[in-house]
Amino acid sequence: MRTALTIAGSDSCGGAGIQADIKTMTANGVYAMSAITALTAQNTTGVTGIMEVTPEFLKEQLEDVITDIRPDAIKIGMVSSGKLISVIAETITRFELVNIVVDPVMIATSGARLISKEAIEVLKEQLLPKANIITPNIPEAEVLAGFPINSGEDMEKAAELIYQNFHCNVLLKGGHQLNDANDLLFTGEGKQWFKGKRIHNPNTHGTGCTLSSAIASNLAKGYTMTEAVEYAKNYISGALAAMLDLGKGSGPMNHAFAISGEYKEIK
Ligand SMILES: Nc1ncnc2c1ncn2[C@@H]1O[C@H](COP(=O)(O)OP(=O)(O)OP(=O)(O)O)[C@@H](O)[C@H]1O
Ligand SMILES: Cc1ncc(CO)c(N)n1
Repeated sequence: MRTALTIAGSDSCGGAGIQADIKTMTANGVYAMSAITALTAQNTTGVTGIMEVTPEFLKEQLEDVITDIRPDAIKIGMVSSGKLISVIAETITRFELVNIVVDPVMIATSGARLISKEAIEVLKEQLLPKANIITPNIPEAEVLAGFPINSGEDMEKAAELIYQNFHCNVLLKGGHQLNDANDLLFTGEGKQWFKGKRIHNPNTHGTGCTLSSAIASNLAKGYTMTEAVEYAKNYISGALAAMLDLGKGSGPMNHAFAISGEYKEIK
């Protein structure tokens, strides 16, 4: 069985962060492992608290996992401080880790800031250049590109600039802002639009975490970057189309939409 590691924050309501990542990796047929960067107290209406782990404890988690079960791919999500980002960057180099997917999480859908301003600089300098692919949404891409994005053309300009500046493939997500569910992939081979069908579901908590984990799972399974993105889009569309409706705010998706969950008979 192929393996994947998520390095991210815990979401107590189970729809985003580590919990979304483990559910996604499991549903995509890879063995999931985790190194937790922070605990968050949150639900579908917002984040009320963040407790970061120490850089030493993150390092210990990473070393214990990697030296025992080597991950075939890694997804990196919420990492709120520069020191934690440095630990991850140094670990990637030291263990020659491959198939690195970075979701540059900055602000939660509910509006909470999940990264400090000083950490954004460390992210740009130390982590993004080590990624195989990064998956910013529009506000994150605006921070990375340094100009506002108001059209599909702006998305193309921003993705190319980010690709050139940080030397990594870029999947710029249209998501709940521009262009409906259309995402733009920019690689060394140029640009490619992935046209998704917009699903009228207001429950989009954790969509970014889920997409990046599905891409990491597909890379772990040996798919090409284009295949990994295409199949991850199929997975998230299925999870949204299942129309789960939980909680008082923007609720989670059904990550297990293709799993029967019944084991009355062992086949
Ligand atoms: N209503 C929708 N219908 C279909 N696809 C969607 C919808 N909303 C988001 N997506 C898709 O979900 C993926 C995640 O994109 P999104 O822009 O929502 O990420 P994000 O803003 O980083 O998420 P998060 O809310 O977790 O921070 C993208 O592939 C996007 O196109
Ligand atoms: C822990 C965590 N990571 C990422 C996000 C962004 O969706 C969130 N809300 N919570």
